[in-house]
Amino acid sequence: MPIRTAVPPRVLTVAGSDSGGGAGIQADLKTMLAHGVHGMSVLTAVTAQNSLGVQGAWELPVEAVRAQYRSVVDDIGVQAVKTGMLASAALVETVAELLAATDAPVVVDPVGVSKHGDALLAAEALDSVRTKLLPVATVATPNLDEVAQLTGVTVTDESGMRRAAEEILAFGPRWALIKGGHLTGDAVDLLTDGSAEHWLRAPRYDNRHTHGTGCTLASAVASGLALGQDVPTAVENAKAYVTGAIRAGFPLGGGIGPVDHGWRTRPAE
Ligand SMILES: Nc1ncnc2c1ncn2[C@@H]1O[C@H](COP(=O)(O)OP(=O)(O)OP(=O)(O)O)[C@@H](O)[C@H]1O
Ligand SMILES: Cc1ncc(COP(=O)(O)O)c(N)n1
Repeated sequence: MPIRTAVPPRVLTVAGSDSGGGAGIQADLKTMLAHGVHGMSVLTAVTAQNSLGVQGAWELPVEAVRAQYRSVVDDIGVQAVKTGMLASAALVETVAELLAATDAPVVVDPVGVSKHGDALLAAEALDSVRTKLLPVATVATPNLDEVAQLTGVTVTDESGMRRAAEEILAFGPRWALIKGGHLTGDAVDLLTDGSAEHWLRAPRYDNRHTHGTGCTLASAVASGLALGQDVPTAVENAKAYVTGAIRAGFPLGGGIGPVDHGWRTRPAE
Protein backbone atom coordinates (compact mmCIF):
# COMPACT_ATOMS: atom_id res chain seq x y z
CA MET A 1 0.00 0.00 0.00
CA PRO A 2 1.47 3.42 -0.89
CA ILE A 3 2.28 5.73 2.00
CA ARG A 4 -0.43 8.30 2.45
CA THR A 5 0.62 11.85 1.68
CA ALA A 6 -2.68 13.75 2.17
CA VAL A 7 -2.78 15.18 5.70
CA PRO A 8 -6.06 15.84 7.52
CA PRO A 9 -6.65 19.29 9.04
CA ARG A 10 -5.10 19.65 12.49
CA VAL A 11 -7.09 20.91 15.46
CA LEU A 12 -5.63 21.84 18.84
CA THR A 13 -7.45 21.74 22.17
CA VAL A 14 -6.05 23.76 25.07
CA ALA A 15 -7.91 22.35 28.05
CA GLY A 16 -7.91 20.24 31.20
CA SER A 17 -7.87 16.46 31.51
CA ASP A 18 -10.99 14.64 32.76
CA SER A 19 -9.82 11.27 34.10
CA GLY A 20 -13.33 9.87 33.56
CA GLY A 21 -13.02 10.48 29.81
CA GLY A 22 -16.35 12.33 29.42
CA ALA A 23 -15.33 15.99 29.21
CA GLY A 24 -12.15 18.08 28.80
CA ILE A 25 -9.25 16.98 26.61
CA GLN A 26 -10.64 13.47 26.30
CA ALA A 27 -14.02 14.66 24.95
CA ASP A 28 -12.25 17.05 22.60
CA LEU A 29 -9.95 14.44 21.06
CA LYS A 30 -12.79 11.92 20.62
CA THR A 31 -14.90 14.61 18.93
CA MET A 32 -12.02 15.48 16.61
CA LEU A 33 -11.54 11.82 15.66
CA ALA A 34 -15.27 11.59 14.90
CA HIS A 35 -14.87 14.57 12.54
CA GLY A 36 -11.91 13.15 10.64
CA VAL A 37 -9.41 15.79 11.76
CA HIS A 38 -6.08 15.23 13.54
CA GLY A 39 -6.54 16.20 17.21
CA MET A 40 -3.71 17.60 19.34
CA SER A 41 -3.64 18.82 22.94
CA VAL A 42 -2.08 21.38 25.23
CA LEU A 43 -2.89 20.26 28.76
CA THR A 44 -3.58 23.07 31.25
CA ALA A 45 -4.67 21.07 34.29
CA VAL A 46 -5.29 17.54 35.49
CA THR A 47 -8.53 16.68 37.25
CA ALA A 48 -9.42 13.58 39.22
CA GLN A 49 -12.97 13.38 37.95
CA ASN A 50 -15.73 10.84 37.39
CA SER A 51 -19.49 10.68 36.95
CA LEU A 52 -19.96 11.92 40.54
CA GLY A 53 -17.89 15.12 40.33
CA VAL A 54 -14.38 16.52 40.54
CA GLN A 55 -12.35 15.01 43.39
CA GLY A 56 -9.19 17.04 42.75
CA ALA A 57 -7.59 19.49 40.30
CA TRP A 58 -3.97 20.47 39.69
CA GLU A 59 -2.97 23.14 37.19
CA LEU A 60 0.20 22.95 35.13
CA PRO A 61 2.92 25.62 35.28
CA VAL A 62 2.69 28.40 32.69
CA GLU A 63 6.01 27.22 31.12
CA ALA A 64 4.56 23.73 30.55
CA VAL A 65 1.57 25.19 28.71
CA ARG A 66 3.74 27.52 26.67
CA ALA A 67 6.14 24.69 25.74
CA GLN A 68 3.36 22.32 24.64
CA TYR A 69 1.83 25.05 22.49
CA ARG A 70 5.16 25.90 20.82
CA SER A 71 5.91 22.20 20.17
CA VAL A 72 2.63 21.72 18.34
CA VAL A 73 2.35 25.01 16.49
CA ASP A 74 5.98 25.41 15.40
CA ASP A 75 6.32 21.93 13.91
CA ILE A 76 2.88 20.61 13.03
CA GLY A 77 0.74 23.74 12.59
CA VAL A 78 -2.97 24.16 13.36
CA GLN A 79 -6.06 24.90 11.29
CA ALA A 80 -8.27 25.61 14.33
CA VAL A 81 -7.93 25.88 18.12
CA LYS A 82 -10.43 25.19 20.91
CA THR A 83 -9.94 26.30 24.52
CA GLY A 84 -11.66 24.79 27.56
CA MET A 85 -10.67 24.66 31.24
CA LEU A 86 -7.90 27.20 31.85
CA ALA A 87 -7.99 27.15 35.68
CA SER A 88 -6.19 30.39 36.62
CA ALA A 89 -5.69 34.00 35.56
CA ALA A 90 -2.03 33.26 34.73
CA LEU A 91 -3.01 30.44 32.36
CA VAL A 92 -5.85 32.44 30.78
CA GLU A 93 -3.44 35.30 30.08
CA THR A 94 -0.71 33.02 28.73
CA VAL A 95 -3.10 31.22 26.39
CA ALA A 96 -4.67 34.49 25.23
CA GLU A 97 -1.22 35.90 24.45
CA LEU A 98 -0.26 32.79 22.45
CA LEU A 99 -3.54 32.79 20.52
CA ALA A 100 -3.33 36.49 19.70
CA ALA A 101 -0.52 35.56 17.30
CA THR A 102 -2.33 32.79 15.40
CA ASP A 103 -4.24 33.12 12.14
CA ALA A 104 -6.24 29.97 12.88
CA PRO A 105 -9.86 30.37 14.04
CA VAL A 106 -10.23 30.06 17.82
CA VAL A 107 -13.26 28.61 19.60
CA VAL A 108 -13.37 29.70 23.25
CA ASP A 109 -15.50 27.62 25.62
CA PRO A 110 -15.19 29.81 28.74
CA VAL A 111 -15.47 26.86 31.14
CA GLY A 112 -16.27 28.09 34.65
CA VAL A 113 -17.98 25.36 36.63
CA SER A 114 -18.47 21.62 36.04
CA LYS A 115 -21.92 20.03 35.69
CA HIS A 116 -21.62 19.06 39.37
CA GLY A 117 -20.88 22.63 40.46
CA ASP A 118 -17.11 22.24 40.95
CA ALA A 119 -15.12 25.37 40.06
CA LEU A 120 -12.79 24.84 37.07
CA LEU A 121 -11.72 28.50 36.88
CA ALA A 122 -10.53 30.74 39.72
CA ALA A 123 -12.95 33.61 40.39
CA GLU A 124 -10.14 36.14 39.96
CA ALA A 125 -9.54 34.84 36.40
CA LEU A 126 -12.92 36.07 35.12
CA ASP A 127 -11.58 39.49 34.30
CA SER A 128 -8.76 38.00 32.21
CA VAL A 129 -11.33 35.95 30.32
CA ARG A 130 -13.33 39.12 29.59
CA THR A 131 -10.43 41.37 28.62
CA LYS A 132 -7.79 39.00 27.17
CA LEU A 133 -9.32 35.72 26.02
CA LEU A 134 -12.70 36.68 24.56
CA PRO A 135 -11.16 39.36 22.30
CA VAL A 136 -9.11 36.68 20.46
CA ALA A 137 -12.08 34.33 19.97
CA THR A 138 -13.63 33.67 16.58
CA VAL A 139 -16.54 32.00 18.39
CA ALA A 140 -17.25 32.14 22.15
CA THR A 141 -19.56 29.41 23.48
CA PRO A 142 -20.73 30.26 27.03
CA ASN A 143 -23.50 28.33 28.75
CA LEU A 144 -26.01 30.34 30.75
CA ASP A 145 -24.06 30.02 34.03
CA GLU A 146 -20.96 31.35 32.26
CA VAL A 147 -23.03 34.19 30.76
CA ALA A 148 -24.13 35.13 34.29
CA GLN A 149 -20.55 34.94 35.63
CA LEU A 150 -19.10 37.00 32.79
CA THR A 151 -21.84 39.58 32.21
CA GLY A 152 -24.13 39.55 35.25
CA VAL A 153 -27.08 38.83 32.91
CA THR A 154 -29.45 36.10 34.14
CA VAL A 155 -31.15 34.40 31.21
CA THR A 156 -34.46 32.66 31.80
CA ASP A 157 -35.88 32.54 28.28
CA GLU A 158 -34.97 32.91 24.60
CA SER A 159 -35.33 36.71 24.53
CA GLY A 160 -32.74 36.88 27.34
CA MET A 161 -30.32 34.95 25.12
CA ARG A 162 -30.28 37.84 22.64
CA ARG A 163 -29.32 40.27 25.40
CA ALA A 164 -26.66 37.80 26.63
CA ALA A 165 -25.17 37.59 23.12
CA GLU A 166 -24.91 41.38 22.88
CA GLU A 167 -23.06 41.52 26.20
CA ILE A 168 -20.67 38.71 25.24
CA LEU A 169 -19.99 40.26 21.81
CA ALA A 170 -19.07 43.51 23.56
CA PHE A 171 -15.97 41.73 24.93
CA GLY A 172 -14.74 41.23 21.35
CA PRO A 173 -15.33 37.71 19.97
CA ARG A 174 -16.45 37.70 16.35
CA TRP A 175 -19.39 35.36 17.04
CA ALA A 176 -21.25 34.43 20.22
CA LEU A 177 -22.90 31.02 20.56
CA ILE A 178 -25.16 31.23 23.61
CA LYS A 179 -26.07 27.70 24.73
CA GLY A 180 -29.56 27.26 26.11
CA GLY A 181 -28.96 23.71 27.34
CA HIS A 182 -29.82 24.75 30.90
CA LEU A 183 -33.31 26.09 30.02
CA THR A 184 -36.40 23.91 29.67
CA GLY A 185 -38.22 22.91 26.50
CA ASP A 186 -36.34 22.44 23.22
CA ALA A 187 -32.53 22.69 23.43
CA VAL A 188 -32.14 26.09 21.76
CA ASP A 189 -28.85 27.91 21.14
CA LEU A 190 -28.32 31.36 19.58
CA LEU A 191 -25.43 32.10 17.21
CA THR A 192 -24.89 35.73 16.25
CA ASP A 193 -22.18 38.12 15.12
CA GLY A 194 -24.34 41.11 16.03
CA SER A 195 -26.08 41.30 12.65
CA ALA A 196 -26.84 37.76 11.42
CA GLU A 197 -28.86 35.70 13.91
CA HIS A 198 -29.09 31.90 13.74
CA TRP A 199 -31.34 30.00 16.15
CA LEU A 200 -30.36 26.35 16.52
CA ARG A 201 -33.19 24.22 17.81
CA ALA A 202 -33.09 20.52 18.69
CA PRO A 203 -35.35 18.26 20.72
CA ARG A 204 -34.39 18.05 24.40
CA TYR A 205 -33.53 14.45 25.23
CA ASP A 206 -34.48 13.49 28.74
CA ASN A 207 -31.11 11.84 29.27
CA ARG A 208 -29.13 12.74 32.38
CA HIS A 209 -25.93 11.36 30.84
CA THR A 210 -24.83 14.72 29.47
CA HIS A 211 -21.32 15.02 30.91
CA GLY A 212 -19.16 16.79 28.34
CA THR A 213 -21.81 18.44 26.17
CA GLY A 214 -20.12 21.86 26.15
CA CYS A 215 -16.62 20.52 25.35
CA THR A 216 -18.06 18.31 22.63
CA LEU A 217 -19.99 21.13 20.95
CA ALA A 218 -17.01 23.51 20.96
CA SER A 219 -14.61 20.87 19.61
CA ALA A 220 -17.06 19.95 16.87
CA VAL A 221 -17.26 23.64 15.86
CA ALA A 222 -13.44 23.87 15.78
CA SER A 223 -13.28 20.70 13.66
CA GLY A 224 -15.78 22.10 11.17
CA LEU A 225 -13.83 25.35 10.89
CA ALA A 226 -10.61 23.40 10.28
CA LEU A 227 -12.40 21.52 7.50
CA GLY A 228 -13.10 24.87 5.82
CA GLN A 229 -16.73 25.41 6.84
CA ASP A 230 -17.94 28.94 7.62
CA VAL A 231 -19.02 29.65 11.20
CA PRO A 232 -22.80 29.17 10.76
CA THR A 233 -22.27 25.88 8.89
CA ALA A 234 -19.72 24.57 11.42
CA VAL A 235 -22.09 25.43 14.30
CA GLU A 236 -25.10 23.84 12.59
CA ASN A 237 -23.14 20.62 11.98
CA ALA A 238 -21.74 20.68 15.53
CA LYS A 239 -25.24 21.04 16.96
CA ALA A 240 -26.39 17.97 15.01
CA TYR A 241 -23.37 16.01 16.27
CA VAL A 242 -23.81 16.95 19.96
CA THR A 243 -27.56 16.32 19.81
CA GLY A 244 -26.95 12.77 18.52
CA ALA A 245 -24.25 12.24 21.15
CA ILE A 246 -26.59 13.37 23.97
CA ARG A 247 -29.37 11.17 22.66
CA ALA A 248 -26.95 8.22 22.81
CA GLY A 249 -25.41 9.22 26.20
CA PHE A 250 -24.89 6.22 28.46
CA PRO A 251 -24.81 5.41 32.19
CA LEU A 252 -21.28 5.07 33.53
CA GLY A 253 -20.43 5.12 37.23
CA GLY A 254 -23.01 6.18 39.78
CA GLY A 255 -23.71 9.72 38.54
CA ILE A 256 -23.88 11.68 35.29
CA GLY A 257 -22.52 9.58 32.44
CA PRO A 258 -20.89 10.86 29.24
CA VAL A 259 -22.34 11.65 25.85
CA ASP A 260 -21.47 9.07 23.19
CA HIS A 261 -18.80 10.56 20.93
CA GLY A 262 -18.88 7.47 18.72
CA TRP A 263 -22.63 7.45 18.14
CA ARG A 264 -22.29 7.78 14.36
CA THR A 265 -20.24 4.59 14.19
CA ARG A 266 -22.73 2.44 16.14
CA PRO A 267 -25.38 0.37 14.39
CA ALA A 268 -28.85 1.99 14.67
CA GLU A 269 -30.87 0.43 17.53
N1 LIG B 1 -30.94 17.38 27.33
C1 LIG B 1 -30.51 17.89 26.19
N2 LIG B 1 -31.04 17.47 25.01
C2 LIG B 1 -30.60 17.99 23.85
N3 LIG B 1 -29.63 18.93 23.76
C3 LIG B 1 -29.08 19.40 24.90
C4 LIG B 1 -29.47 18.90 26.18
N4 LIG B 1 -28.71 19.52 27.14
C5 LIG B 1 -27.88 20.36 26.48
N5 LIG B 1 -28.10 20.32 25.14
C6 LIG B 1 -27.35 21.02 24.09
O1 LIG B 1 -25.98 20.66 24.30
C7 LIG B 1 -25.13 21.73 23.93
C8 LIG B 1 -24.26 22.12 25.11
O2 LIG B 1 -25.04 22.96 25.94
P1 LIG B 1 -24.93 23.04 27.51
O3 LIG B 1 -25.72 24.24 27.90
O4 LIG B 1 -25.31 21.72 28.11
O5 LIG B 1 -23.37 23.26 27.64
P2 LIG B 1 -22.54 23.28 28.95
O6 LIG B 1 -23.37 23.77 30.06
O7 LIG B 1 -21.29 24.00 28.64
O8 LIG B 1 -22.25 21.79 29.27
P3 LIG B 1 -22.11 21.26 30.77
O9 LIG B 1 -23.40 21.58 31.48
O10 LIG B 1 -21.92 19.79 30.55
O11 LIG B 1 -20.95 21.98 31.39
C9 LIG B 1 -26.06 22.84 23.46
O12 LIG B 1 -26.20 22.74 22.06
C10 LIG B 1 -27.37 22.53 24.17
O13 LIG B 1 -28.50 23.10 23.54
C1 LIG C 1 -11.45 19.04 32.57
C2 LIG C 1 -12.84 19.51 32.34
N1 LIG C 1 -13.08 20.46 31.41
C3 LIG C 1 -14.34 20.90 31.20
C4 LIG C 1 -15.40 20.40 31.91
C5 LIG C 1 -16.79 20.93 31.67
O1 LIG C 1 -17.45 19.99 30.88
P1 LIG C 1 -18.59 20.27 29.84
O2 LIG C 1 -18.17 19.87 28.49
O3 LIG C 1 -19.65 19.34 30.34
O4 LIG C 1 -18.98 21.72 29.89
C6 LIG C 1 -15.14 19.39 32.87
N2 LIG C 1 -16.14 18.83 33.59
N3 LIG C 1 -13.85 18.97 33.07
